[in-house]
Amino acid sequence: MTTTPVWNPQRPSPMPYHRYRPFQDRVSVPVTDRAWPAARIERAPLWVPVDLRDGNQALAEPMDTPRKRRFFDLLVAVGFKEIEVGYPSASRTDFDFVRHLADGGVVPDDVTPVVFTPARADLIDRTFDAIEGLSRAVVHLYIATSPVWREVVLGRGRAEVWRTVRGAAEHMARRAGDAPGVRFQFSPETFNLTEPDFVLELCDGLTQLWDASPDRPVTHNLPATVEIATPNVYADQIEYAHRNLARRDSVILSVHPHNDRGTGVACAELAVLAGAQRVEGCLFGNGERTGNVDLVTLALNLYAQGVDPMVDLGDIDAVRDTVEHCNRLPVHPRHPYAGDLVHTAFSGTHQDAIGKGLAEHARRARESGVAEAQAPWSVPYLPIDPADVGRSYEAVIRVNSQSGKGGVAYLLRTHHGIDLPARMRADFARVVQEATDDSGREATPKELYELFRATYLTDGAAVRLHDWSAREEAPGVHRFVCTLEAGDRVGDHEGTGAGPLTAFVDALAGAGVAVEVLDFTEDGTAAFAECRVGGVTAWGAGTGPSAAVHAVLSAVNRAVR
Ligand SMILES: CC(=O)SCCNC(=O)CCNC(=O)[C@H](O)C(C)(C)COP(=O)(O)OP(=O)(O)OC[C@H]1O[C@@H](n2cnc3c(N)ncnc32)[C@H](O)[C@@H]1OP(=O)(O)O
Ligand SMILES: CC(C)C(=O)C(=O)O
Ligand SMILES: [Mg+2]
Repeated sequence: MTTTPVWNPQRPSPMPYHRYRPFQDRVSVPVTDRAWPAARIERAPLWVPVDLRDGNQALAEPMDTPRKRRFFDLLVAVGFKEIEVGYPSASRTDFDFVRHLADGGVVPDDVTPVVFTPARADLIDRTFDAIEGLSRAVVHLYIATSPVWREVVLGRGRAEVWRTVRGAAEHMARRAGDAPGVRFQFSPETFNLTEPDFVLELCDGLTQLWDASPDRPVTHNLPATVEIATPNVYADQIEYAHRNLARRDSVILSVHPHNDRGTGVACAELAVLAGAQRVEGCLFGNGERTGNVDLVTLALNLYAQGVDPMVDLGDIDAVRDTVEHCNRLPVHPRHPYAGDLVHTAFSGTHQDAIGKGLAEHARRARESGVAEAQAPWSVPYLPIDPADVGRSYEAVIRVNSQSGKGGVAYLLRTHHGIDLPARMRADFARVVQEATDDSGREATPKELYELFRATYLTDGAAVRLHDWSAREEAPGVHRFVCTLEAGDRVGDHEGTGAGPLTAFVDALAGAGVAVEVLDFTEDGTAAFAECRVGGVTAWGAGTGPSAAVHAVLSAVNRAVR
C-alpha cells in the first residue's frame, strides 16, 4: 500500500472515480519489445483531412455544397492529396456534394477523394453511385469491432461481424469491378478497444479478399474512436499492428485519433513513431465530441523540428478564416500555432527575452549575409517565427500590468521609432505599470506613446524657456541666450559651454536652477536626458529640432515637480 508523503496535503476526491476502469481491464495490449520510443519522425506521413466527413458529422449545421466546396478548395490549395469528402449515403447533401465533385471536374489529377460507407449493401450502392465518373477514389468501409460495441450496438459476435464485413467487402469489390482508380480502405471502428487478434483477423482477411498489392495497396485505418489511455498505449497497439499485419508492403497503415483525453496530437505522433504511414484528422481539431486530431498542429510540430510538413500553412489566418466560416465554429485564441494569442507575450521576462532574441536574430542574419526570413531560428519563447505562418511581429509583445521594461521599450521602438536608453526603460516601465494597474487593462502601442508623451515630452511649468538661441562662437565655445521663467521670476540669461547643452545648463544656473546632467543620449527621433536638480534625479525627453534642450528642460521640471 502506498502512503501519501507528508509534503502532499491532497485529500481523496468525493467524486465516484470507482465507476471507471483502467484501460488494461478493458483491452489487452500485447507487450512488445517496443521500437517506437527510440524512433524519430523524419518525414511527414500522408495527411488525410476528414473535415468534410468526420468534422462535418459533428456540426449542428452540416456544411452545404458551397461551404463544402470552399473547404475542399482550401484543402487542395494547402496541399492535401487525399481528402475524405463525405458519407454519401448519409444524406442528400453529402451525396450531392460528391456528385458535384464528380460532375464538375473539380478534383485535381493528383488528389484522391475518399468516401465513407457502413457495411450495408444498399448504402454501399449509394456510395458507388456517388463516385461514378471520378477517375480515382478510395471507398472506405467501417464497422465497430470492440466487445462493447459488438454486444451493445451491433448485437453481433466476432464471427457475425466478420461475415458482415466480408459480405460488404465482396459487394464493394463487385461494384468496383476492374476500375483501376478505385482503392479500398477499412476502419475497425473502436480499434483501440478491440482484441488485437480480432483486428488482425479482419484486416488480414480484407487484404486478401481485396487482393491488395504494393501497386494497389489497401488502407487499414486504426482509430482511437474514443481515447481510452495514455498515448504510449496507442503507440504499442499501432506497433503491434505494424509488425503483425499480413502483406505489410501492400498495406497503408493509417491512424485516426480522437481527442477525448486531450492527447490526440500525442497519440498521432507516437503512432507515427510506431509505424503509422497515414494520419486522418481535421484542421484545428474539429470533430466528434472533443474533436479529431488537429492536422495543423501535427504538420507545424514537424515544421518546428525542421521536417518538411508537405503542406503550405504560410497564411494560417486565411486557413483559419475559411475553416471558421465553413464549420461555423471559432478557433480558440490559445490554439497551437493559429490562435490569436499564441505568438504574444504579456509578461515582463518573456517580453525581455523575445525582444533580445529578435534583435540577436536580426544581428546574426545580417552578419551571415542571410535574409532574416531564411536564417536559423532560436528566439526564446517563440517555437517558430510567427512570420512563417503569415503573422506580423505586431502582436508578439503586448503590454499590461505584468509587463516589464523590455516589452514597453520594444513597443515604443517598433511602433514609434523611440529607442529608450537602457537606464530610462525602468523609469518609463514604472509609469506604464501604474497606469495599467489603475486601468486593469492592456495598453496599446498608441496609448503607450500617449503616456510617454504626457510623461516626458512636455516641457513642464516650473521652469519655462521663452525666446532662446544657441550658437558656436568659436570652435568648442557655445553661447546660449534665453529668457527663463523660474517660479515667479522672469529674466534674460545666457551661458557658455563646450556644447549647446552645457551652455544651456550654465544659463539655467544663472537663473538659480542648478542642474547636473547625469546621462544624455540622442537618436534620430528623440533625445533623452537624466538630470539631478536639488538632489532629485529625473528623466526627460524631447523630439524635433531642439530635442536636446527640451529633454533637459523636461527632466528639470520633472525633478523639481
Ligand atoms: C465513428 C464514426 O464516426 S462512424 C460514422 C458516423 N457517422 C454518421 O452516423 C453520419 C451518417 N449516418 C447516417 O446518416 C445514418 O446513420 C445512416 C444513413 C448511415 C443509417 O441510418 P439508419 O438506417 O437510420 O440507422 P441509424 O442511424 O439508427 O444507425 C444504427 C444502425 O446502424 C447499424 N450500424 C452501425 N454501424 C454500422 C456499420 N458500420 N455497418 C453497418 N451497420 C452499422 C447499427 O447496428 C444500427 O442497426 P439496427 O438499426 O439494426 O440496430
Ligand atoms: C474512421 C471512423 C470509423 C471514425 O471516424 C472513428 O472511428 O472515429
Ligand atoms: Mg472519427
